[in-house]
Amino acid sequence: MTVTESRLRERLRDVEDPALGIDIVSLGLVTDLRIDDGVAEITLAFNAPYATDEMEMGDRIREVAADLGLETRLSVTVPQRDSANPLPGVRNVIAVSSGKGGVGKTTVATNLAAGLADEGARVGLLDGDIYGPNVPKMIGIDGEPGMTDDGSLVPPEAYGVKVISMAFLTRDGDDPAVLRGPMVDKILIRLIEDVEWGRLDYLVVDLPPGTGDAQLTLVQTLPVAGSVVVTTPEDVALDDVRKGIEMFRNHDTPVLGIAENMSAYHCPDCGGEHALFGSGGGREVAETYGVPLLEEIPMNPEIRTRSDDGAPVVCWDTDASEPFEALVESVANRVGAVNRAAVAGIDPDDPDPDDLSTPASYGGLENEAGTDSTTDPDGTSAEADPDISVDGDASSAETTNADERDTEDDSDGAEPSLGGLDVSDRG
Ligand SMILES: Nc1ncnc2c1ncn2[C@@H]1O[C@H](COP(=O)(O)OP(=O)(O)OP(=O)(O)O)[C@@H](O)[C@H]1O
Repeated sequence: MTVTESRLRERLRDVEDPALGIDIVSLGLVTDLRIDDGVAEITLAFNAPYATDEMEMGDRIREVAADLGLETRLSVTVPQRDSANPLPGVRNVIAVSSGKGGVGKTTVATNLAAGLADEGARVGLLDGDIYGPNVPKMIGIDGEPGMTDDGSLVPPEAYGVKVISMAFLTRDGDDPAVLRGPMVDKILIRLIEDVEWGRLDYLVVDLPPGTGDAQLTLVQTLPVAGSVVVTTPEDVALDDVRKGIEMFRNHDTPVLGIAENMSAYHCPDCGGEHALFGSGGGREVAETYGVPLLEEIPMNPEIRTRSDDGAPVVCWDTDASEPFEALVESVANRVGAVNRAAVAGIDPDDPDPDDLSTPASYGGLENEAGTDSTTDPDGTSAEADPDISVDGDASSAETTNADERDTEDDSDGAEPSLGGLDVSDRG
């Protein structure tokens, strides 16, 4: 019996979004669906490459199609966030912030970037911490950025991460502490706009601590997908965290969640856990604001020594790397959830099916012939969008992990990365 597109669409209602608890058809995540010669060609509004939730949903979709005797070919559409986006080739900007200095924000940003790259994602890391730009040291970059003919900076790479830092621009003896506000803004905007990032799945931004002008400039200039707020469990840090969360919310930037750092120290001598900076504070603030506690990262001297050596601990297979691996997974999943909730028009922190803005027939799915299929969540098809496709330079966006990427990721950069969604037909 021939399987119709409407039958397949109905069966895809069995695939539930694990973060939002609603099926993918009702959420409007299936933006195109057609069946051609026994192959189900399904386009998804997924935008968090290597997020395990999205990879698992891809597997579920293939199972459903296989039950109907179909092979599957998946592709993704990338929503355009904003027409004035200064970084059209960047799919997700993740801001890493903290209420105060010294809580491990740069450690978290560096390990997050290196961990995402380790999974196979194309990643950039922008060190926006003007007054303490430590990223190059922590990720082991000695080199300087290159320069294109038109004066754009070409970021050096380490651990598969393209890095741009304030440190590159202030090596000639400038004391960044004496820079005035407007100068800081100008430098930050140059660091954002005049860089050959190529195509990135994630750009991690290490913000300066606090909630001052520099943070605002970054949040207002960049299309931030969401922010990770880093804190220690102690009260002073937590008070500052509250101000940080409010700053993001006031600027319509989703808070991805809280990363509590230096949570406890596991003493190798006595075997006990010591809560040097108190305990439970990150969870408390996460509950108060209704956002996830992304991870609790214990105090561990190896984290510091690896950072001092310029070797992010997440890239080493040790006990100390585990919380960062878990953080990478929860951040990618949360970016995905926030993006998918935006497609559906619902609140990612309180997903209510009654709030769904997208009709279930979204994306032409009501059209049996499947001809009306080019619409994406914002009315543009990523594949057809000249802002998303990139020129030959895009090949420089490839990291050392390129061989792990999906097979549909065109070498000329015309297709958005499917980020771990194994696109091979498994019928
Ligand atoms: N979980 C941890 N266990 C042990 N040491 C840590 C941990 N997290 C961070 N550190 C160490 O703490 C110090 C401060 O970390 P980091 O520079 O990341 O903080 P920060 O919040 O970015 O500071 P600032 O913004 O003031 O520069 C570093 O030496 C770092 O290696």
